Amino acid sequence: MSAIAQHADIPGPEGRIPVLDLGPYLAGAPGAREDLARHVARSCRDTGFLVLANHGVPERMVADTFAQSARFFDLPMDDKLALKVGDINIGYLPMGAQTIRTSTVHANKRPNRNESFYIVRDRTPDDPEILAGHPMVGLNKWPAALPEFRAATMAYFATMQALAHRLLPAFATALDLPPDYFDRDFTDPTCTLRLIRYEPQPAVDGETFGFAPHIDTNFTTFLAQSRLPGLEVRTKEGTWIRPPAIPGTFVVNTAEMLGRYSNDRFAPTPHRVINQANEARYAIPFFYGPDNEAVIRVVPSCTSPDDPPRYEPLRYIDHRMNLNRTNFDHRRKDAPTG
Ligand SMILES: O=C(O)CCC(=O)C(=O)O
Ligand SMILES: [Fe+2]
Repeated sequence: MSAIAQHADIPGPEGRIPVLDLGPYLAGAPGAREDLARHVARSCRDTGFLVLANHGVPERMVADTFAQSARFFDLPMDDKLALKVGDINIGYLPMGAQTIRTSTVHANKRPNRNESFYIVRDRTPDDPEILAGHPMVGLNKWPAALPEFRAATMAYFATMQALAHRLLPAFATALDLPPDYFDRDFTDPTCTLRLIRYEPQPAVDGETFGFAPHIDTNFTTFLAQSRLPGLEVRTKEGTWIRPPAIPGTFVVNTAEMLGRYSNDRFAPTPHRVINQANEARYAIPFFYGPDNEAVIRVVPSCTSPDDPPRYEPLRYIDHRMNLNRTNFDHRRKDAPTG
């Protein structure tokens, strides 16, 4: 396998974010995992972003999810507010309800200029964790006015979960670990599909963002290419670049838990969104994370007497519960101070 040649129209340093052909890996070709892992390791040590081509996700599924998302956000505000998020992020998050307070690269104070809809694993009311009142598990909220919304988004969710799982051995190999190393922490992975609509923001003032600079807090994130540009990635030198915008590919980025497992070898990269177009921009990020009960520990290949673990073991659910309070304005009354 080799990196696909860089698309001619892409701004930013040539080839900085590689475009990788997943075909041979998914087909189980000899040596393909090691080959993919080498490319993954290189870009995870650099920008933490890569672009995947030939990933096997049907184009139709991506298109349907974008289409249902647009229809959802076009619903009357009362219909959307009827599905408003509660104690956890499931359902509709109105414009202005999320303010990133966790960034180390930007002292942000303003709310993100987007509205969102969160979808999680589709459980039934008799699910054992629902019955047990698990604090971070809940039922999806579905828009009654859109009969195809649930099937389309859940088909996409299942396909993306399978793809994220298929890539675990490539990330393990990239960290010099046995290919099945991460499997035990992803038996019941914590996944979220977030539909996002960004309002147009033709004037850039350096303070207002569709999505302020942040890192993702899960393990890996999969972004189907949005039709409009807007996503920017911060390089180690502090410049902002755009990932190759090749239709039909996925932008994948590493997130905080992969950073912790790898003792910062694959540290998560700040990114932001500014929608300078004159129309709404849509994104459908799929967030893949470990089991709630997984304890994230620095992996053996990423620590040595000279490089001790920088992180204590962390139960993923504890991390999620803490975050759930920090960036969402309606829950901050209970937020820890300091
Ligand atoms: O809209 C995008 O392209 C990226 C969204 C994002 O970074 C996020 O939801 O964490
Ligand atoms: Fe993000």
